[in-house]
Amino acid sequence: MNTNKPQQSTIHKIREIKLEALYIDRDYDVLKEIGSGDYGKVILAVHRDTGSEVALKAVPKATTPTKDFLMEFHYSYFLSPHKNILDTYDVAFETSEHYYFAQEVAPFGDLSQAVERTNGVGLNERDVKIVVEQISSALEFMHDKELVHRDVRVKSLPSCPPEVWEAVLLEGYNIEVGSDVWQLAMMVYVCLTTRFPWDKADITDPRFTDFVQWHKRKTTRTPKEFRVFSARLLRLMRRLMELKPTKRYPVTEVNKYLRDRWLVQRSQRASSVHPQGDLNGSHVTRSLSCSHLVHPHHRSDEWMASKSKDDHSLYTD
Ligand SMILES: Nc1ncnc2c1ncn2[C@@H]1O[C@H](COP(=O)(O)OP(=O)(O)OP(=O)(O)O)[C@@H](O)[C@H]1O
Repeated sequence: MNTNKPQQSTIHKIREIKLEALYIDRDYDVLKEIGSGDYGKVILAVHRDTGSEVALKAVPKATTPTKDFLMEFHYSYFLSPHKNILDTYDVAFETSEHYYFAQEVAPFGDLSQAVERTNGVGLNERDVKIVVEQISSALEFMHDKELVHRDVRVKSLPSCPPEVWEAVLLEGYNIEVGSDVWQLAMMVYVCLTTRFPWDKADITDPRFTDFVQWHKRKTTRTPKEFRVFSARLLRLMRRLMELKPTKRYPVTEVNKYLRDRWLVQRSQRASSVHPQGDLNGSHVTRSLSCSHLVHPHHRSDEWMASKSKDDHSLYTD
């Protein structure tokens, strides 16, 4: 039975909600700010009536159109049933300055903090595989619903795929699933090494050019930055980091490699995903935030431009 169609039409129908006006201090005990992003901040708070601890996502009204806030809330809420995506509760309101919605608290923070705790060593391979499996499953769930995350990253560093850097030059870019796939590969890279392989995925960056030469099989020399990886992980990287976004494998490709060794040398790394020691799946499981998901038919921000970039690709097969 094909249940896809009704579900998809429901998920893309943004709910129209009349936001309740609140004085936040009346209903919540605000504990502390636990994060901030480009668009707003995240507050740890306890709902007085229920005693529940929540993460309140706050965006300033002055810079956020109501429809953008409602769209983010809507998609976060409708993606919540996936076990690897943080629950967004059916709670949204406004104060005089901000729009808010409430989300489950991720108690151990985000992946970048886990990577930072390794002090430059990198996460242990087993943990990276658990995280990657969880994230690829969540991304598959989104991609099936014609949604792209667009911001799968460990740090706010340049994990963008080459078509984005080209787009900056040519001012045209079509957000695609392939962008998430590239970023997933970069996430694996950063988790294992704590750094990026290049400054910019662009032909002006010699380290990226080395990668392109290797990827196009113009040289058999593995790029220096990738030599710590096993042949199997290199094969996976090749597939996820196809230069043409449309040729990239689906995110689920990672599942075929989870039983392989990823690092050339056996990892001596301690688990850092879970600060108390070994990884406890359930905590990381629910750490994918959906704050940057974008429906291809709702392209509203400046990062997205009107026309497809594929036609202008600098890369040939
Ligand atoms: N539900 C949550 N539980 C615990 N911490 C959270 C939660 N949501 C977000 N955070 C923390 O707040 C930070 C900012 O989150 P937010 O979703 O606003 O933006 P972002 O996607 O990380 O960044 P940006 O908006 O700049 O791209 C996160 O990096 C994380 O550390």
